[in-house]
Amino acid sequence: MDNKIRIMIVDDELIVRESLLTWFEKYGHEMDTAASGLEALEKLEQKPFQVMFVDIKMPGMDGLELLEKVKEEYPEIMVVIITAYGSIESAVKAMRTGASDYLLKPFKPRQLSLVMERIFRQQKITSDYYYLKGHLEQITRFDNIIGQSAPMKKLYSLIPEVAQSDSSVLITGETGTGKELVAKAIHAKSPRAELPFIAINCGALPDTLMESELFGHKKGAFTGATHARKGFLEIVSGGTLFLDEIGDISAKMQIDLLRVLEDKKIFSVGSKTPVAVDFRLISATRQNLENRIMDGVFREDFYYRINVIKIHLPTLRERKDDIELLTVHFMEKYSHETTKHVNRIKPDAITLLKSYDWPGNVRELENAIERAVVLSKSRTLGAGDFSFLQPARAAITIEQTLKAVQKEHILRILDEQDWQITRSAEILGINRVTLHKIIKRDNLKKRT
Ligand SMILES: Nc1ncnc2c1ncn2[C@@H]1O[C@H](COP(=O)(O)OP(=O)(O)OP(=O)(O)O)[C@@H](O)[C@H]1O
Repeated sequence: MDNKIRIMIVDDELIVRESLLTWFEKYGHEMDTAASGLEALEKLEQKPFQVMFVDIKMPGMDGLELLEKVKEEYPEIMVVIITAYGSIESAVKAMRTGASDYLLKPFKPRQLSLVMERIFRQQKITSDYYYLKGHLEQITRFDNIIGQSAPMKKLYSLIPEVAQSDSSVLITGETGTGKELVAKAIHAKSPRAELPFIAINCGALPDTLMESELFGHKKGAFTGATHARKGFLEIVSGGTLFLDEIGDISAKMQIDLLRVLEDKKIFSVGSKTPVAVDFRLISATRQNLENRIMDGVFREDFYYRINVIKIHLPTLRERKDDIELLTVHFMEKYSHETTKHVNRIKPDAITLLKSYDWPGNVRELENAIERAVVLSKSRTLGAGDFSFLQPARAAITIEQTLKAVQKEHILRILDEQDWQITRSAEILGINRVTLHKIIKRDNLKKRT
């Protein structure tokens, strides 16, 4: 018996609990005991067990009832029923309910060894099953991208193809839909995989900083440039450059980058000597760049350069079938990180998660699961663990006036953008001043 496992003994008789405990501890197993069915269920909520020895005759909840509950909530736990000679019918009943084996009282160490040998054999079969299931799960994911809905399957077949070409890629989709994840997957499958992947968030950098970050600068090029610095366009040397929020870059930066894409060389700030550069460009945006071209804030020629291949990522609302798969994935991830073993979810919680409209998409779902796992007092998440989610926004009905729909839409964008006026105005295609006026006129307030 080399395998060390976690075993719980459930028996109302102290002597049985202690004798089994002593016997198992000799083999180094991690043990726990419970004197009643209720105590056993409480302990199961706290940590996982692989095997339980359960006495049939106990006051209150008897062993059969406990067995039924365990099999319903924790089907993977192997339960060995302990029963007295003469009550063989209950042993048969227990086996039908899903017990793995039974032990007749009074038992000898030899019988216990035999039971454990059988348990380990069954466990091997189960772990082979999970290994195969893991293989199957590989089919429902691509690298770290999870999902088996139709648009995701299409994406999985597209990524390797796109990865083989060297054309510029534009990934569009709402915030949190996985644009960066997809960019990384394309890089990882491309011939440039061994070279750097550098991600820059264009929305977070002011223009001058962005220029020196991308192009680098000579010593003394500007106040504070105490030494020369290479830009990311040079550092990426042969790899992939990911420009996130490309819709946010200035007109000047669009011209500069367009020139780089055409000439494949750069001049660092303050330098007159060109440096050859080689990189593959992947950009991403939440915005509608065609609208921004029409508004005259995005260059059409630059747009065609960055948009040779376009990949649009669906919102989570459009692939609700993936919510359960993603939820289980994030529960495993955060259970592992927090070592809390919160690895079950009740159907009412799944229903709730599917009814929510996820304006922040997968990122919001991931954060919600992390929060629920961290705060959970038990191993099972229920609908109550997600009470912090706002109720799904009401769907538009035909009775609503255009004004009401407009108000709801503006509020929604504001909430999604955390009331950042500039960003929200850009998404809405109006200027900041107009948005301020509407907020004041309609008395719009942050929804919590
Ligand atoms: N299909 C997916 N499977 C697993 N995790 C995902 C998936 N999509 C997104 N995520 C996770 O959600 C988070 C947000 O993803 P990512 O940063 O790629 O989104 P994004 O579209 O680039 O967001 P933004 O537009 O706000 O920059 C990350 O933690 C990512 O791992």
